[in-house]
Amino acid sequence: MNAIELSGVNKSFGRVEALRDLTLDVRAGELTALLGPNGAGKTTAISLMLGLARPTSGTVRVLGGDPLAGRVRSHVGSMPQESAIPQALTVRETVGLFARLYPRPLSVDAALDLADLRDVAGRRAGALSGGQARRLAFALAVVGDPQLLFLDEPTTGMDAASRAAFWHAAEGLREEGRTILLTTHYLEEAERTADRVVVMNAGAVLADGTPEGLRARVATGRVRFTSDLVLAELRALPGVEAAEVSGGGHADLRTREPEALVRALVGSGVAFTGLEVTRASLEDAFLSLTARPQGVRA
Ligand SMILES: Nc1ncnc2c1ncn2[C@@H]1O[C@H](COP(=O)(O)OP(=O)(O)OP(=O)(O)O)[C@@H](O)[C@H]1O
Repeated sequence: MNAIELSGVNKSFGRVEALRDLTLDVRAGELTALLGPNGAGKTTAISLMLGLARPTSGTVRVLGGDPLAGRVRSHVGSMPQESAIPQALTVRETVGLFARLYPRPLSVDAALDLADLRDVAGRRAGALSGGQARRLAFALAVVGDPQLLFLDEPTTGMDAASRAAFWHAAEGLREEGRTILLTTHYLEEAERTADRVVVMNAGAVLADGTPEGLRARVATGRVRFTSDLVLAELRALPGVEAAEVSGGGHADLRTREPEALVRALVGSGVAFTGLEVTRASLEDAFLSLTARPQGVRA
């Protein structure tokens, strides 16, 4: 069953086409990570799913209905990228206030625990650090006991411990059968928890699959060295999927088979120094794909 269905969705802001014929299903009970460079259309897609904006054309269905329907909204929680939280109330009061907006909320303490906010429950919201304020936004998203959670860059501004606590909480919510759609620029984190990764670029889906499936499809081997080879010669090496070369002859190559590439380089007799072979992050690999005119299609 799908929790979200976007079909042929276009959204324009004046001359800017933020979404272009976007078709995307989010399966119920899964944690889906939406990735893409700045301006890819992730936040716009979420605002349509929340009913905050209407598509220019196409259809958006959430929990089987219109995102603005009361019965849909009472089952949806959202953590926006920037939230306007009242500054004068304490953390506990703020969570309590939001709880009253929902028919069957969690207890305030349960929401505070999920967001790891017990220690600062008595502090005014306006006095929180950036990372604590993100955690409060998370508590406000979950306090309504939602079936479907939208989290827009939830871990931005959180320190390492808060991030770990956040992912633990998100995993727990997913295990309870909730559907989570989150955007992130930290794919390596999402990869550990996400059931599915959707990569967007220029308002459409560029790639879509399990983290393992996507990793197998992109060039995550990275080979760097310094030589006299020019870009065309570097691109001609076996298995090179993307190549860059800087002024001093520093080559930066992406490949699925770094060993074969290094063997060919050595076998060619070309002089080189500073060889480095590493594994590029999946995020880097996708961001390099999104910079190219042709991409991997799902
Ligand atoms: N209200 C608006 N008015 C005009 N243009 C907009 C508006 N909202 C979004 N856009 C444009 O639509 C495109 C998609 O923006 P969106 O915020 O959805 O991207 P994003 O993938 O969420 O980016 P980021 O990673 O930076 O959050 C961008 O070109 C943006 O400038």
